[in-house]
Amino acid sequence: MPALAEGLTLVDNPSRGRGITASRAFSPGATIAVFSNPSIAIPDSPHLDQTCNLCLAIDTNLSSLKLRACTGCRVVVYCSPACQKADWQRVHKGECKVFKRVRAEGHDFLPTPVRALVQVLLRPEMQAAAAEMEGHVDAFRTAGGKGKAWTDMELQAMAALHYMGREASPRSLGQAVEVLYKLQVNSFNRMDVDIGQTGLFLNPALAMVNHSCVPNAFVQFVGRHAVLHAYREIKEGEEIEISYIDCNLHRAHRQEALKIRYHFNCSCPRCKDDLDVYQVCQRYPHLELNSLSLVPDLQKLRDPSIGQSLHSDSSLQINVEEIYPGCSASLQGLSSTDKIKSLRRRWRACEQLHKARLYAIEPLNQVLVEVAVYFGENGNFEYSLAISCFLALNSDPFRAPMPFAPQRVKGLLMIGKLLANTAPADHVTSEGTTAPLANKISQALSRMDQATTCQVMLALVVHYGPAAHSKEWPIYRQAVELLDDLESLPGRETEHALVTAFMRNPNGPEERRFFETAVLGPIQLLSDFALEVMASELGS
Ligand SMILES: C[S@@+](CC[C@H](N)C(=O)[O-])C[C@H]1O[C@@H](n2cnc3c(N)ncnc32)[C@H](O)[C@@H]1O
Repeated sequence: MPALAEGLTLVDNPSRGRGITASRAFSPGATIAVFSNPSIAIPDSPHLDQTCNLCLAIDTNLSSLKLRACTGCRVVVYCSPACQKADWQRVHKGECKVFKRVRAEGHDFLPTPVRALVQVLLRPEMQAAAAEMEGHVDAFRTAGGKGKAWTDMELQAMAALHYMGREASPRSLGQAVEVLYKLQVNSFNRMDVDIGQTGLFLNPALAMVNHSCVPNAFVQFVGRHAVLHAYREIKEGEEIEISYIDCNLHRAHRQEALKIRYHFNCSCPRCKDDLDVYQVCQRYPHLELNSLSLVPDLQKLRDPSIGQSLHSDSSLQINVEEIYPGCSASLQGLSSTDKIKSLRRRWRACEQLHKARLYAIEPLNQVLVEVAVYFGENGNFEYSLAISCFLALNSDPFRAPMPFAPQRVKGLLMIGKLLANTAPADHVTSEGTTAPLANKISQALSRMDQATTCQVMLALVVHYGPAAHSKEWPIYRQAVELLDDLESLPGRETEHALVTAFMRNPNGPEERRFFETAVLGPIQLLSDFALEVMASELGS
């Protein structure tokens, strides 16, 4: 059985197998435990050449890492001789030979699950750990005996055995397929803020945490560590639950994703009563924590006064089902012209949701996010800013009711950066002309104290960053740097003192007034332009 950190107890539950309960209380945002020494922590194959194979430091454009390839296989890279040496002893000595065979046959690398399987097969202690893991192998075999999923697993198992130079007997193949399913059920996808999915992480103790679509905890990855954070208060004896998937997807999509990868039917309160994001938000405890956020009006979270409820309107539900597939495909790789064409089509498809003001519901939320990104990428920072402010007020808090939720903190940094990018000299659109609407937003901006609003955004990111992720989080680090720059600007001592006083005592009457004038008012004003931007650029 995996050893657990202090404060955690392993329990057995007849309907969901083993799970972890809290043996003491945890408050919202607290670190429950750090899971180090993973059995497997590897970069995703497409990111092999930009990620240190041991410490998993990523060489994004911002970083100055000097990554050097292993001279044996030339497949993996390291940021230092120390990382290379430690990895050689851990697993790469065996893996290097496998990779040389892969390259000799003209391939660049192994797919990530095949590589993870090779690592398990190379290390006897890992096979012992895998033996104790749930894999639902018999159920998957029965469900997919003749299907594509099972065949894919067999092909992956054959590839691993082939490159390891081992015979693919029925027994070794069966064992390899079993390991692959255990990896599927128990491993995590590591996520990076800039790149998205960056790798695979397996820790047998962390793998004991069960799922809920209304989780009380969430996991973040920092190098070779996984940090389990409390999302809301967890009482002594309560089971700790994380969401294995995006819990804001519609029920049918959540259920399908959980069935395909983890082989169970979720019966959490969100699934049982098919609650939409607004209903989940209303029921969340600690909404009062939002008093230090862009939505301090708690009444808005408890009763969003939206037009219709998705839950009670079957025509809306049918509409969502119809438009979802056409609105959810990735826009990556499309030209700018094709992206905006597709976004226009998607915005039109979402008309019913938009009319009902259900901005937090998919796929409308995603369309708005993509439009904000599109304008940002094309240098139209005023439009991007207006839509980002709109999302921060009308979507993000409902989708993630805690103010330290990582996506909300990331949204604050985005607004802070856009405020910095819309400083007066930059008020020209990407086409080099000043469009009337962009001009209107610029004029509104020129009447604001943009620097102070930006400073509060950054101060909030620094305040919530450690609870959202860690002090190593690139979002947190960027905010610290930008805040340092702003704070060192000459002539801003008064504003700096006001921001500091507010962050120290956010509920003081003077401080509150400052926040309303310097932050809430301007963000609302910018948000008020968002639907006008959508109508003028994407059609009404
Ligand atoms: C990562 S493991 C979690 C630990 C697992 N319970 C065990 O005993 O090894 C994932 C598996 O746990 C079970 N599980 C997790 N959350 C569940 C839930 N909410 N309801 C039912 N089963 C669940 C499913 O069998 C799933 O495939």
